Amino acid sequence: MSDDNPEPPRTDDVEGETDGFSTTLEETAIGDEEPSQGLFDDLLSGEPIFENKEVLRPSYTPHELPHRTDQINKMATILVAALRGETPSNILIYGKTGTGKTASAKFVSKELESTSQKYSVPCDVEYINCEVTDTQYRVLAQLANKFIEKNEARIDRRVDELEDRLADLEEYDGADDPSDPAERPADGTGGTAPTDDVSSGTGTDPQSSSSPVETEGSSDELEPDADSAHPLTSTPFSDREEVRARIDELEADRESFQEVPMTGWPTDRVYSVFFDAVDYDERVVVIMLDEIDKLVEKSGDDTLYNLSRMNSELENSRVSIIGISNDLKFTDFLDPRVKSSLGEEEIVFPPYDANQLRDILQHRSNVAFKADALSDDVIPLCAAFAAQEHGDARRALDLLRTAGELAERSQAETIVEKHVRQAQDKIELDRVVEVVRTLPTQSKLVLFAIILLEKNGVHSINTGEVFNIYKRLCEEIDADVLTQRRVTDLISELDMLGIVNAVVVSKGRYGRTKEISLSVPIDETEAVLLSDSRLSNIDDIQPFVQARFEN
Ligand SMILES: Nc1ncnc2c1ncn2[C@@H]1O[C@H](COP(=O)(O)OP(=O)(O)OP(=O)(O)O)[C@@H](O)[C@H]1O
Repeated sequence: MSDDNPEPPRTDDVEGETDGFSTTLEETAIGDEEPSQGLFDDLLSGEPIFENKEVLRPSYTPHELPHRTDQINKMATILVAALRGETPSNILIYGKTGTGKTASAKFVSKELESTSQKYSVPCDVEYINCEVTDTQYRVLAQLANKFIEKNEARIDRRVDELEDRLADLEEYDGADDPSDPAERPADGTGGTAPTDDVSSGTGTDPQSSSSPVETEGSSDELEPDADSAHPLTSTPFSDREEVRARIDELEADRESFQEVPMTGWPTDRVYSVFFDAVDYDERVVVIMLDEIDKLVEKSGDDTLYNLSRMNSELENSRVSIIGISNDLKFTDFLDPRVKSSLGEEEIVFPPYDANQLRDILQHRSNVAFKADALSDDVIPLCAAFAAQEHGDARRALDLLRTAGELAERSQAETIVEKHVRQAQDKIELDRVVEVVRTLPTQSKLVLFAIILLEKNGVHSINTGEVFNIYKRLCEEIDADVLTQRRVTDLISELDMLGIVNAVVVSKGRYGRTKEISLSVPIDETEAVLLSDSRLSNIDDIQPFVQARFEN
């Protein structure tokens, strides 16, 4: 990029087309004669390391999932039933965070939906993240509205097809003698079921075939058999009046759908709208409930109970559930009936080891980075760090992306080991900052007391010392003072979060005490605490701590 003579913005191609716009551009070009000061030029001049950074982000769904073939095949073996018009067993998927559960389940459902379209087998997959949608009302409302939307789209498609058929009839009648409906070739298809308007009688008997069933839904099923055939051949309609009546019926159905508001209705009404929306059409519905444990934790197992007993009441459709969880114990809280129905099939996603993580990173890095942007030790190191955690692919990918960003920021040409180590520290610090920022005020005060003690050179801090400083901090900001016992509990919680390290040491005949030390970087943690408006009111901390030591 040349930095001496930047080209002015081109105005000629917009001139005369949009007056206001071209004036603005011209004014900018003429009035803003100062050339840019190169703020971005330096940054742009560095050879970019990334080819496509997006593929390293959590939102990206990979097309390939190395080391998950067994799990993916098992899911597919269970779900193939949907393509045969049967109800697949419910599936529970377990595994620790970052083991590819969501990515694999989404991959399989995408394949399922596209295969169902290929063979014109109606099958819908709906994904819900129960961390976000965490009550029965919200889950049912979201599902109801999704299915209403799908039903509306299907109705629109069918109405269009029927109207095309009416137009064909017009043309046919114009060209030939008006056909006597009675003379229309009989094809034996029925004419009463609500979805029969697109049954084509293609000759496939769903029951007799183990290949995908042929049912309604695809637009070409309304195509006449041959150019010369009567447009109503192979349809359940005898004449245009019947076609018109069916269009009216479909439009009335469309009108009758009522979207569920996000709050305010009794739950049984929401359930009944959801039920009707699912049962409107013949199809297999797969409902994927990610983080299903969060739903059970927040609002019990009613939703799962209702979803799992639906099949006995549905007339046209069938529902199957895929639950995804990283908490192996959540089924202990389920009603035994729900537990056995939900866990018909269980698939476990084990943590990745360092070699597997290496493969995963290698696959992604081929697309994410420019050639030669990575030194040889980068991927093994990212994999090793993430394997130490608990075999978390998300962490491994985050490390690689962050290392790349740090290298890019320092205008390095390649990512080297140093960048990975810096990335590891940065991610850890970001985690600490987030945990500390979201602590309750009382825990923040306890942590602040520990920081003040450490900053004043006190090592092997004991609970009594923390409690004394904590009390003074509470007085300073007018907060309630908890008992020493509660403060001891809060210290244990900070220990569990990895913010402090509290070990019980025996003092011989003086009994046992806790020795507390900080496990996180002191300055950054203090800065996060002081960014809390309540704690930032504590002025002039040093003398006040000194005073405590002098007492
Ligand atoms: N085998 C794999 N190949 C490629 N990428 C993978 C693989 N496994 C996981 N990933 C990637 O790792 C990240 C985390 O995966 P995913 O969200 O599927 O994990 P999860 O098991 O559902 O975790 P959580 O329980 O925290 O939701 C995603 O970016 C995903 O694309």
